[in-house]
Parts: sequence; C-alpha cells; structure tokens
Amino acid sequence: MATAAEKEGVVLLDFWVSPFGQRCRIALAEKGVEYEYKEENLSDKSPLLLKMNPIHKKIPVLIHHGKPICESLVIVQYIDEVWSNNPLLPSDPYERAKARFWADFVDKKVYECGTRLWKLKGEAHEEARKDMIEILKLLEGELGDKKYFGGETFGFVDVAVAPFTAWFYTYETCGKFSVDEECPKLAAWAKRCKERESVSKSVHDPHKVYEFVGKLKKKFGLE
Ligand SMILES: N[C@@H](CCC(=O)N[C@@H](CS)C(=O)NCC(=O)O)C(=O)O
Repeated sequence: MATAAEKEGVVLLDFWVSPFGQRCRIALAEKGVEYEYKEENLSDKSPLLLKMNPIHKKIPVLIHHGKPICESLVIVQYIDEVWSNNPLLPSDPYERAKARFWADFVDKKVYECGTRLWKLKGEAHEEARKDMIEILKLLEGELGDKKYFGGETFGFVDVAVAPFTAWFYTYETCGKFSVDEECPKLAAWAKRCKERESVSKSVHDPHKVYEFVGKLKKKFGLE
C-alpha cells in the first residue's frame, strides 16, 4: 500500500543543518504534508540532486509528482499555494510584499553575515559582529510587539527566520554577544517559535549546529 508521502508525491532533498532546508520542513509541517526526506551528502551530491537542481546544485529541492522546485523561499511559497490550509503569506498584496521583503532581507543579510562571523578574524570579525547585532535589531524592529512576524499567526517571515534561531548560539558564541540582552523581543519570539511542533521537530539543537561549525572551521583550517 502507498504511504501518505507516496500518495502526496512529495520528496525533499535536504541537509540536516541547512537553515534553507529547515524552512521547507517547517512549512510542510505547518501544512501537515507527509513527505519523503532524503538527506544529501553535500561533498558527494546524488545524481538525483544534480538532475533536479542542475543550475545551483544546492539543497533544498522539493520534488512534487516528479517535478523539482528549487530555492527555499520559492519552495515555501509553492507549498503555501498548493496546500492552502493555514496560509503563510498574508492575503493583502501590500502585506504580502512586505513579508517577501523581510524574507529576502534575511537571505541577503543573516546567512552571509553569520558566515563572516565564524570564518573571519581581527577587524573583519569585529565588523561582522557589529553587522550581526544591527541585522538582528532591524529584525526585532520589524517584529515590534507582535506575537509573530505574521502578527497573531505564524507566517512566511516566521518560517524564513525560525531556522536561524538554531544558529543564534553559534553567532552569540563566535561574536561574544547575547541575543537575549541585545534583542529581548526577538529572543522571546525565538522561544515562542520553538514551542511550535513544526519548528521544534525541524530545527536542530543549537549545540549541534555549533559543533558542526567547529568541524567546518577545522575543514577550512581556521583553527
Ligand atoms: N538560496 C538558496 C540557498 C541554498 C544553499 O545555500 N544550500 C546549501 C546548503 S545550506 C548547499 O546546498 N550548498 C552546497 C553547495 O554550495 O555546493 C535557498 O534559499 O535555497
């Protein structure tokens, strides 16, 4: 008998620690979609990944009835359109544009700055530290006193940012700052997100993420 995942025809090519992959896992969980999870070895990519994402050759890739969808934010929007229960994007066009803007902000700023923070040393590291605090404060400004970025409901921007909460510990340790102290509202939001099953089952233990970054540092000869 076909499993629920086979019936839905959904496969996710992913890598456990990827914040981009975690976005897709959170969105699928929010919608209650069953899927087959396939862990990729990024140093020896599978023929399936190379076939499904020949342009970027990156995870995540969502395969739906044999057809690939690439790029995490595109995937989350696709999931939101195909499974329309528990909408993630707001219905108002202006609010929708704003949500896309902030998700794009996260893509352009957080990951890149986080990488500088654990890779660089000296002045460049100090600059990354300042940038990260500023980026998190800008995010906190957008969150304001709302429960979620999406307002009363967990939405698109929440899905885009939530995986990075597992990286906060790494950013804090490498940058010697505290998200709790610098951005208390953002820290409280991160805790609220963690209480959601969709997030807690998709996002990894921050210490494991830190350990993973330690291995990357060794691999790149940074220690
Ligand atoms: N913009 C892409 C970024 C995806 C990405 O950077 N994936 C990384 C893992 S976190 C990857 O597959 N890297 C393999 C490589 O670059 O060869 C998205 O949002 O999906």
